[in-house]
Amino acid sequence: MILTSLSLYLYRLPLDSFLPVGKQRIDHRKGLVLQAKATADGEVCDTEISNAEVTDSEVTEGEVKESHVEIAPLSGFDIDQQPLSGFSRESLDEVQQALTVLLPKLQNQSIDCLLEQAEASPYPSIAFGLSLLHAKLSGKLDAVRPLTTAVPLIYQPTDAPKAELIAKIASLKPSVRSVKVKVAQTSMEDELSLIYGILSQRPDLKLRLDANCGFSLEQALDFAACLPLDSIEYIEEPCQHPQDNHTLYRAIPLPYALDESLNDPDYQFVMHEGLTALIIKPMLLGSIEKLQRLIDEAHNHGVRCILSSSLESSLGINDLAHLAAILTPDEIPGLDTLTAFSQDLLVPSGKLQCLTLQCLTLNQLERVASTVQD
Ligand SMILES: O=C(O)CCC(=O)c1ccccc1C(=O)O
Ligand SMILES: [Mg+2]
Repeated sequence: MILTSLSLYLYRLPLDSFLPVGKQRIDHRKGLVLQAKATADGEVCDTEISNAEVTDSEVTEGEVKESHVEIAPLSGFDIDQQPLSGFSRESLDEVQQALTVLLPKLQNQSIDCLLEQAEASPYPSIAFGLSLLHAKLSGKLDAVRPLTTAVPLIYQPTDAPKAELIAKIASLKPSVRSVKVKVAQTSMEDELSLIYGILSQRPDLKLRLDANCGFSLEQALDFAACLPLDSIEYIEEPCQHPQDNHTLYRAIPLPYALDESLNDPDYQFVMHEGLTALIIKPMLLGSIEKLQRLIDEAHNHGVRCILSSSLESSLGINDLAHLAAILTPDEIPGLDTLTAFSQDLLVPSGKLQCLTLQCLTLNQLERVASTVQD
């Protein structure tokens, strides 16, 4: 297949309530939508075609396949104008500039160039986006049906009363098996009472706790000692210093998962006692091929892999749900982050408004048009 058109759009979506990014909070999300059109043989393209080989049989001659992907590094500023730290290292501006240079070079090339450029990019968000675009244009995501079950995300936004959290638990469908609860955010007393409160309402639930590296070893030991261990699936990143996770596990057999640790560009999988899961956020890690290698390595050591949201819009979350069905078919991904979004983007998820490309700012080959919503 040959790429006949590539366009880049900028979105900015206000959030109805704050979303947690570790200990920080955001009130809007910004990112890019990359739109690509490809044909089986490039015949409908009005410029000269390079001699790239056409190997794909999914699209018949002359037919145009159009796909969209979200590229949204998790960087920028929180509600207090502090830079988000610990997630994407690249800024949205850097990504936008790199793509503005790259996209004209991909014009009239085989879609396989997307994979080469994905591997070559220093930015994980671009690597993921280009490899996802390749997968979508090749029809690989069409073949799967994602799970409809979710792992609801429970957190105490600074502005929401406890009664709202209790109502959220009460409204969970009986089919929900696990919930994810943010900890190391407020006081240990409050968080333990939230955990026991959830379990008193729904004793059958398993909890995935997430401390976002928020505890010192001493705090983690104190907290873990008070937990109902039989009801805890794992705790994500319990300790400020990841090397303390092993000490914690030896003292109290609470399985743990790694999340932020994987964002280190030098992260290499190493098996440790107590390590039970990797939380895989594709937008922060890179190409699908890289994700697949990490998942294979973890699975070889009996470690679970849970695909998770980097707070993408409905477009990105829908693709992650499909990708999870392919890469981690036995796990329920952590994608319950759309509730706070005021609008959907290209893919409806049930919101009143679903933005189309026409609502966004176009940035194509230095050309800027249209107006931005907000
Ligand atoms: O993992 C999930 O279930 C939802 C996603 C999530 O919690 C998250 C999203 C963006 C940044 C950090 C985190 C986190 O795991 O703390
Ligand atoms: Mg986490």
